[in-house]
Amino acid sequence: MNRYLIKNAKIVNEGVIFEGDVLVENELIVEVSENISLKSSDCMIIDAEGNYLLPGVIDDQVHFREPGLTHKGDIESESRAAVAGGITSYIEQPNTVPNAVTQEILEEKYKIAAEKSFANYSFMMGATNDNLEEVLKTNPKNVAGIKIFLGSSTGNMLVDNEAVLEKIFSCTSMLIAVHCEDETTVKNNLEKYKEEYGEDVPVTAHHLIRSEEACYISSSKAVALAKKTGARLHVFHLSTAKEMELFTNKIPIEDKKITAEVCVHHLWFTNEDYATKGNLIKWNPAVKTANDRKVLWEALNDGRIDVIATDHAPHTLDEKKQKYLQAPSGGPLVQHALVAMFEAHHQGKISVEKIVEKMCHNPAKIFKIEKRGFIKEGYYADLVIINSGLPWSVKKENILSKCGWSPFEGFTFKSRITHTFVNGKLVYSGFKVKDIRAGQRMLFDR
Ligand SMILES: O=C1C[C@@H](C(=O)O)NC(=O)N1
Repeated sequence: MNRYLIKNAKIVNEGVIFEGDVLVENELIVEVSENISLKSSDCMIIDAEGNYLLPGVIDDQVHFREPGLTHKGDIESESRAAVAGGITSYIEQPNTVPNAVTQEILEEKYKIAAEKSFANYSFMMGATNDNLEEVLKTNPKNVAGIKIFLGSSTGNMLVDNEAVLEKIFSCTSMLIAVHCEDETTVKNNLEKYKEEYGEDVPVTAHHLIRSEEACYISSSKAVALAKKTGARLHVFHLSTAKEMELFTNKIPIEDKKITAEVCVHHLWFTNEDYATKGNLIKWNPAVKTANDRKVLWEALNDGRIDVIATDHAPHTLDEKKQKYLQAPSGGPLVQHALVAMFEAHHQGKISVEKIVEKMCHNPAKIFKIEKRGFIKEGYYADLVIINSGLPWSVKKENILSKCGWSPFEGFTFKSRITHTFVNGKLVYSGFKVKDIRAGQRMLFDR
């Protein structure tokens, strides 16, 4: 029998931290208590004294590039990096090639993940201007939700037909996740910069092209449409202070019909970092000003923002080294997101309990994921042990994403993940990912 006893951990769950033990049998957590006594002949004992034990992170927005863009990353390589980073479940986005806009393509992605994924997985059904019928065929038990690009990004998926948009919002009971940037505003801004700079627009203009206004116009439109139609809306990767007006902390998350996500890069970088990092921190939406970042932290802590995700979106270094206008947006983050948030904890920006709420509990609640996201008896044993006093530096040789670079390269994190369990299997220990593809298709309680 697969049996692990994790002892003396600082267990972080549902707003409290308590010292105790967790017993894992096969794929489940079977006991959580102050003291569990078992002989080492009966189980593998891991002494986690002084270390935190968290539920595995559920990352609700990743781009793992398979099929079609596997020179940037693939389900195997990126899910391997994810488990090294404490992410045990992920929701992958539809801008692969072909775009995941039919039931058949979705099932193809599920098949690949079943064979190759180190972490648990689900996918989003992509909406376009002309696949409404396919979208409406989607079984809510089958996918995480419907993804709509209201602004185009990698892959140029876009729904800009207002009538189609309203139909999707009115006709599906599934969660709709949106990428919000107003196309017209972005295009107009870009034209202005091109008039001035020609083909040499500098990356320092990225947040002025993909501007606050572009974000606000688009996200306020999505929120208004959700209010009008009663749709269940989740707004991805919010990046501006102004957008925070659109969200509330007056409703418990279980009752919210409109929820909000922020990504690690928008909490970490600002436009001032373009000078040193260049296109490596070119994301859509763009990282904005120091004030935007400050207000995002406030909204995260006061409950207007519900989830921290990565928007992990690898591109090769050669692609990123092109001029600003050609370089694609996105970067790899799954391996470093959790330790980056622990770094923010060390800086006094967030408590460990809140990290767990935003990275583990809330994604499980929002997507109604069955038996994951908590350390509870009867739940899947997706678990992470993290030592908050074990510094390590991000270097080329310890980056696991296929693209081989990280926006954190050279940074020394104070915290280090020592163990990751996926469905009761110890997939990461001794700072190595074992060749155990323990990921399962996530199920939904809907
Ligand atoms: O929404 C997205 C998509 C992503 C990608 O490259 O797939 N890159 C981004 O910067 N934002």
